[in-house]
Amino acid sequence: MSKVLIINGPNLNLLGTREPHIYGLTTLADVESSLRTQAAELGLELDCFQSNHEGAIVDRIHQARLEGVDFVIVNPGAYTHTSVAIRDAFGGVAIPFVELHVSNVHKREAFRHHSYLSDIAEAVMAGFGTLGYNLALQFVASKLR
Ligand SMILES: O=C1C[C@@](O)(C(=O)O)C[C@@H](O)[C@@H]1O
Repeated sequence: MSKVLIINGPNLNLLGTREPHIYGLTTLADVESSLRTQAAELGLELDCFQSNHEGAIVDRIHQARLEGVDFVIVNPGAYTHTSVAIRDAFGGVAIPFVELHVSNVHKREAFRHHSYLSDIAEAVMAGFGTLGYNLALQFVASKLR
């Protein structure tokens, strides 16, 4: 069974209450529960991880290689725009990943337009709301088939 890991970075634990006009009303627990149901239907093993700490995210990416994770879907939050360490972690483990943003970062502030991950990601999603997680999992399933 193929293994998929969902990683959510800083402040994504606040989904549902955080700036709902930008991020919507769906909580992270709702997102993860819907992804678990979808993964079961797709025959995928799924693990979900959230952290507000850059080093913890780097450690989780390293652990993913030891676990034989086949694909990662990552919303790095603000670390998207700052973290060479998370970029290097993905380069180091060579696990393919989708970069995902709930909001359309390209129609927001200029500092959100640059990503340290996009040029090494398999795919990038932005602006699909929390539905993006389900669309990304569908994409990953098609890649792993
Ligand atoms: O925390 C986040 C969330 C985000 O990654 C998104 O999901 O739209 C966009 C980032 O710019 C922001 O810092």
